[in-house]
Amino acid sequence: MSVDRPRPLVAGNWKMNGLKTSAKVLQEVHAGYTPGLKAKVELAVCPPATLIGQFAQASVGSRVAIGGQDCHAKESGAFTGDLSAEMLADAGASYVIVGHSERRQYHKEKDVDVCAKAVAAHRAGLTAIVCVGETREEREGGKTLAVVKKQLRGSIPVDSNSHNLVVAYEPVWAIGTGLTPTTADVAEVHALIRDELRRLVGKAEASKVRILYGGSVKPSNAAELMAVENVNGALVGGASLVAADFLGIAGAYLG
Ligand SMILES: O=C[C@H](O)COP(=O)(O)O
Repeated sequence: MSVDRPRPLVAGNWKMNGLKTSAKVLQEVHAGYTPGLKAKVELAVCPPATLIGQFAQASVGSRVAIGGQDCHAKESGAFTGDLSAEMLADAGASYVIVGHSERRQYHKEKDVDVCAKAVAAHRAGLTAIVCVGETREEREGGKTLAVVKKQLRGSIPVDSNSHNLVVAYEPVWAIGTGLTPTTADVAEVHALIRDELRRLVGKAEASKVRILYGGSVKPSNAAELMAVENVNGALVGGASLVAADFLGIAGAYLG
């Protein structure tokens, strides 16, 4: 691994899974986050909002970061059921996922909405994990690169830098399906993302922005995926619910 590659990040997106009793999974992650692993990779856990405060308190001193899965663009107001980035930060989060394909699909979020949420994340001092990725139809139609480029241009705020932005490439068809793109396909999209970042945040910052791959990452395929050029970690769904699997994925960085 070359010395100027950004420090990798393996982030677990628990989605709508987890109760107070799931603290034991977090404890297992803490226990397995050995000094050797800490030296190689950053870990973040993004539980449902109900657990952020509890998980953040439990993670003090562990170096496991806590993140939200979404935020509202506004700081406060009459938005029943929503959470602001400031609330996530207040609860102890340091990351927030924005523009996940499940938000884009089920909540009809567009790039402009995702961008506003990333702006909110930055306003609150959070690092935004901005998700992009094509559907199966778009891939089969040869539109992957165009779709990802459009999403990046529409979703990444102008004030982004390597500290407040992480990009996650998640092909929608690979999420929760057990399917993954070939390493050549991942390399092609991640190279495009790096190129676009140069345009959007400048060359120096672009080289330091972490670009995660997400979609059916598991311990058995992590090493291969994490070795791809311009892949600087993973956004993990299902496998992040089991501490041994999550740690097994991070362990790909132990070499
Ligand atoms: O945010 C995570 C992704 O949607 C990936 O989910 P998955 O690892 O269950 O495929």
